Amino acid sequence: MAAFVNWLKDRGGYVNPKINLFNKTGSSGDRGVYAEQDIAEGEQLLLVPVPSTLHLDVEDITKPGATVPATCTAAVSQFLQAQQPPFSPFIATTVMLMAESAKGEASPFAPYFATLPEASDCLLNWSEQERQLLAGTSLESSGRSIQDIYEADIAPKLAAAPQGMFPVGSISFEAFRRAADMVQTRAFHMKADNWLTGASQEATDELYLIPAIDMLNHSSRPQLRNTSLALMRSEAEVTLGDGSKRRFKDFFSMKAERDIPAGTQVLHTYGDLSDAQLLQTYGFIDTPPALPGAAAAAAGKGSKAAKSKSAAAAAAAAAAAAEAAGNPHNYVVLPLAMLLDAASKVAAATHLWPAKKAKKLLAAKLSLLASSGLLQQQQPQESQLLITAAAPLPDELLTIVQVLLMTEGEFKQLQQAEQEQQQQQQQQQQGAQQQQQQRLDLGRDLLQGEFGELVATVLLQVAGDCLKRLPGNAAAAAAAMAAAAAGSRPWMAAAVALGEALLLQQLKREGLMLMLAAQQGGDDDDDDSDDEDDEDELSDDDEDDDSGLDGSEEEAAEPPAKKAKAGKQHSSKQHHKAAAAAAAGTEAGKHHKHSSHSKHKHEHKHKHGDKKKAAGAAEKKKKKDSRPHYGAMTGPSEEDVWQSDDSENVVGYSESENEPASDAPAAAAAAAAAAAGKKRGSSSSGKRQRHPADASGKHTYEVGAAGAVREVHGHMLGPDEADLIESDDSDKVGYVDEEEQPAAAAAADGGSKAAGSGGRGKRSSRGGAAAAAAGGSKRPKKGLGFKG
Ligand SMILES: C[S@@+](CC[C@H](N)C(=O)[O-])C[C@H]1O[C@@H](n2cnc3c(N)ncnc32)[C@H](O)[C@@H]1O
Repeated sequence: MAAFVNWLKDRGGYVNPKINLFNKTGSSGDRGVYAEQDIAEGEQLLLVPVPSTLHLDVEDITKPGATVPATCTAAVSQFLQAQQPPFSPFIATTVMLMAESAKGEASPFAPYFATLPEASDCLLNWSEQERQLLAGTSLESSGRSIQDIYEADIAPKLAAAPQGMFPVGSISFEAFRRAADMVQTRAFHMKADNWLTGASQEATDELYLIPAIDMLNHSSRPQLRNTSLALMRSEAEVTLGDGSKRRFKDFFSMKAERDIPAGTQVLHTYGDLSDAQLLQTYGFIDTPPALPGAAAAAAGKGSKAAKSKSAAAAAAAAAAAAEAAGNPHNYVVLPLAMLLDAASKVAAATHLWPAKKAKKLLAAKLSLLASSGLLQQQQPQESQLLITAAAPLPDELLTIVQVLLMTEGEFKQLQQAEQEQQQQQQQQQQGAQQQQQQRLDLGRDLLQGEFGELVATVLLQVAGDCLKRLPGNAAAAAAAMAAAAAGSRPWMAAAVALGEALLLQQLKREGLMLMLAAQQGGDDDDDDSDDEDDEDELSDDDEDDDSGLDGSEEEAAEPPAKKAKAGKQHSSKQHHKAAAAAAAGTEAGKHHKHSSHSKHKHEHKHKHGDKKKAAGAAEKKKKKDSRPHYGAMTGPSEEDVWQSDDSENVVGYSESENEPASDAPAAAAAAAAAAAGKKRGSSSSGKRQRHPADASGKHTYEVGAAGAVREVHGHMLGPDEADLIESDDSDKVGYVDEEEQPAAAAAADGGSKAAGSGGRGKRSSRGGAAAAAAGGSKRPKKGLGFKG
């Protein structure tokens, strides 16, 4: 410890003497940083000069002739630059670390390497047998093992490395895996941005291994986190823990974000990550779902406390209940294919349209859903939807199911309305700098009577199908968790399965509630003759539509079931009526509208209104809680990191998007950024989060003394087979896309780095990057992460 701290000091760093970086007295017995004396809010905890980090600039490894980065020898740099296609930053950093650490005491980083643990529990280190424990969860393995990848793709390249880059005998799978493990569990991701314009460069994540700061553990609980982190590029005077002042330049700065009493763990956040993401990337879970009995007890206590009207008791009970519910960032990936399967079964069973029309109608629906922002643009059928605790039945999912179940006539009306809407929008937005895609949002007004029942049936079917993928139901997962030693790999695997099972049960409950509401709402249908009229309107529509569906098909589209069953016809008609009205923009259809990230989004006259409000409140809270964090890199699919730039296509997530933290430092950062005339990069884009992992990765961090804003990201970085290995080519992975370079590329502030950042273009997609956004066409059905 002392040798390491001295090393850092000698290199111009600072470690507040009130903290112990290597405390082992944490409840888990693992290492953690602890306060040994009281620390005041705002106090400087750590300062690490950038040259003391292990870091590769993306350009340095992709552009032949680029200057050799300070922490990369010429041999390593040239080797990396010679790779075609280039290595991904993950692999490049791993190779650099492998080469540097192999030098042993000869490396200037030797004191840092001495602080690194031997191994973590992240999935890179799980055996095939252990991986089986995750079958059916989002972490199910479906790819090559890390060893296969290494042997086939990495080892041959390392064997061709220039002499002297690796000491003799230092190249092995074990050495590679250990380096990859360290990069996976400890590296920080930063989004490089254009320092002049503030525009975020989506293509340019950079990885940093930051000595000392990488000793901090993560907490999923905002109330336990007590630090903030910033990268300061400009020179700044810093007040140290003892009140003295020193000037620093180009450094990472960690401060106490609140008072930290002696004996408290100093914690940061790696991002708003699900259990699966935490396990995959870091090898731990810190808010496991409580076993069902405990959850019920907590809920019971909560209601009693609420009745007792004691604010403190109620707050404590609410906290206990929240804890029992587990990680609020958990999510389940729902492949659209499963939804299509369930919808087509329901449609066939109820004869919603003749079988011969099914294919064409479906294609038209998928196309509309894609153009309306609900599915990915390319290969919409490969979209994946997210079910989260905050939104177990997201509006987007509900709209998709409704569209899928519309009869041909209904759909045509909608299609027409959509086209008009989009045209209008285009006209309005012409010349506007940033076009906002409007999402179709059908709300819940149509979900009464038979149509509501059909929608509910599809949701129940899908939830059931997803649950069947898990090794057992929630009870089985809970039993497996109870039987395993807390913190062990079987325990963590069971916790992930339980968390996902609980979410699916929530979806199921939503389906049941929808069913009940539909059955109640279906009875108060109104005037038959009106319905008849509307029905007529729908069936005789349109001579010249471009729906892709011809007129004869429309006639045949009249659901035979409706014709046959006069009694049931009622509610279906009501649905037709509302759809038609909405499509035509009439009064009756005014709740059947578009979502445009606007305040009017949730305008539902509906029994679920309160529930939705509650979900909205939860979402707001989530936003508030998601403070700037420094995530050591994380993650499931490397695609998430490099490719999924089309965040619009994520379904089932909120538009909470990248808000600066509500806390004072971030607000100050925002103000300073504004004062410096700089935008907050992608944080201001107004895009939706594409993925909970991304939620973690989109926090703006800091403002340098001169207002240089950069973002620090904690990204999922989960080698997805080929992606783990290499980055294909620049236009797929998103390194440099010369054509798309912003004009103001050669930014000045921050010196060469700023210019470098500014020079990078926006990434383009890999075989459907849009797909990746919605969960990813590349991402296997259930797999989110390293597939080895
Ligand atoms: C960036 S390092 C943090 C420092 C680490 N504890 C050490 O001793 O080197 C990340 C690793 O710390 C551990 N870790 C971080 N937060 C944790 C938590 N809340 N619970 C358990 N382990 C945690 C995991 O092993 C993870 O892979």
